[in-house]
Amino acid sequence: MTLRLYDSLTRAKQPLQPLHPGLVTMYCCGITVYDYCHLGHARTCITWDLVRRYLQWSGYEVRYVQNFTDIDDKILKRAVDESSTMEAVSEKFIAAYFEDMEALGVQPADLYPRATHTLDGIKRLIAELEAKGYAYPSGGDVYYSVRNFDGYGKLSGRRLEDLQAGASGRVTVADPDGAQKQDPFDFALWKSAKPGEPAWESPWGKGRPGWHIECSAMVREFLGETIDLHVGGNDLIFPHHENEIAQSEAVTGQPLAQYWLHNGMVKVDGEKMSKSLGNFTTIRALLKTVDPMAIRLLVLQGHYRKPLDFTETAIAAATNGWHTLREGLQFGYDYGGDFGWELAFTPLGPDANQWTVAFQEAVDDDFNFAGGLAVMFELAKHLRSEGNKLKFEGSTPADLDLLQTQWITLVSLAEILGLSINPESQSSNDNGLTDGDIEQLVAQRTQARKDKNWAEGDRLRDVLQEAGITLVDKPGGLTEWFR
Ligand SMILES: Nc1ncnc2c1ncn2[C@@H]1O[C@H](COP(=O)(O)OP(=O)(O)OP(=O)(O)O)[C@@H](O)[C@H]1O
Ligand SMILES: [Zn+2]
Repeated sequence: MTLRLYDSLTRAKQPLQPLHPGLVTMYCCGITVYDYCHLGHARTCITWDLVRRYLQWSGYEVRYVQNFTDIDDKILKRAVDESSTMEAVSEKFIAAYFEDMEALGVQPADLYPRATHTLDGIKRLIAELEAKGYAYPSGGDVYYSVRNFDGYGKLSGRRLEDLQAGASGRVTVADPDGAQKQDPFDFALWKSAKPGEPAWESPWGKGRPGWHIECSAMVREFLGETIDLHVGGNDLIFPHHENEIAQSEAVTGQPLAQYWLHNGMVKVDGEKMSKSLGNFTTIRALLKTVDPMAIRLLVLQGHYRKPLDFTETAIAAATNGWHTLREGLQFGYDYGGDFGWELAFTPLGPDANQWTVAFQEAVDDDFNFAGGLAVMFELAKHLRSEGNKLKFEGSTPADLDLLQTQWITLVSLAEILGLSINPESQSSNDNGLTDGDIEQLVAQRTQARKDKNWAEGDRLRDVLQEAGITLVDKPGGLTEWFR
């Protein structure tokens, strides 16, 4: 089977052919560390965590680098507001980032370079751009000359002629002193020091790097001149990734990345969730009421390239979905001991059985994780219903070897997606009935009453009552239940 992924540059699905067989190099534009991360950042980080885990499961070694932008106007502003320093603000939010990501089950990158640690590489790149005629100094700043790079606009599909001044907030905000530029779309590679701001020595005078150049420098320093996957949110396509291409490719003459992958935005009422707009919900606030695995599921259930609407309903649906999966995952821990199953096993690989193959077929098509999840839900629902038979009827006619394979498959697939349960704390035997158990018992009781088997109906009511569930029979044979 071949993994095909949608490349934003060629605007088509392409088969994955890494530069070095068996190894995938991957760079993700990380966070500007001036505030707590919100659900939008969670989506981006979880998405690329899933891709990385899936590539590993498919047999690739993955070298994954994600940066921290720790030099930025917004960090400086926060430092001023808090009477703090840029370093202190960055450290605080980098620490918070790691806490949030650990809670969400995002595996750490192999390397987290920071702008402040990459200044030599940044200065080297700017000097090379200048030597090759792509950059010019102006009043202590250094600008990239977009008109000198033929391919400018190839990623975003924007042609320079069509671009109008002020089309992107980030161009004007980042480069306020447009008067010094030869062209309005030239962007700053180096900014001269302003009084009181952190600054570093350079051949162009004291100053600090622009935002775009740090990624070009980090990719080159830590992964090489051409990488396999360059990934990030689709809000970065223009100008950030367009500028990364212009910087890197002008110097190396090589493609910066073999494939450009972009995830869609988390939206609130149709607008991008963002720190700047103030319409955000932080990961830590969300985790007070929502299971981190439900957040992963929220991300998994939609296609990574599509927008994801953040609503109560979406969170509730993801939570329900997680409960179903969790009950399926719990099966072996609840009953495997009785059947003599070995609960510690080596997770299954891609071609192990029909379910892993179906999962792989779905996800190989441009990371269609929702398609892979469908396979898992089928397994989880089946295991849940077998569990109910065991719990309430004492036995199941199902083939136990097959059940074991299905359970191992579900656990293995869940592991690829970073979905895990804590069998101890989630044991439905120890902690009463799960929602699925209750639904099942209520349905059995309804059937018993329809069959006029009152004794069985009463017995089931007692089982539920003992577990602290109250039943309310409504007209028309419906029964509502409350914990
Ligand atoms: N609403 C969102 N949905 C998905 N990804 C997002 C969202 N907002 C930011 N990201 C992604 O998070 C990563 C880090 O973003 P960064 O720290 O630059 O945030 P930002 O876009 O400046 O945030 P904000 O707009 O909230 O200030 C980028 O890859 C970006 O694409
Ligand atoms: Zn970047």
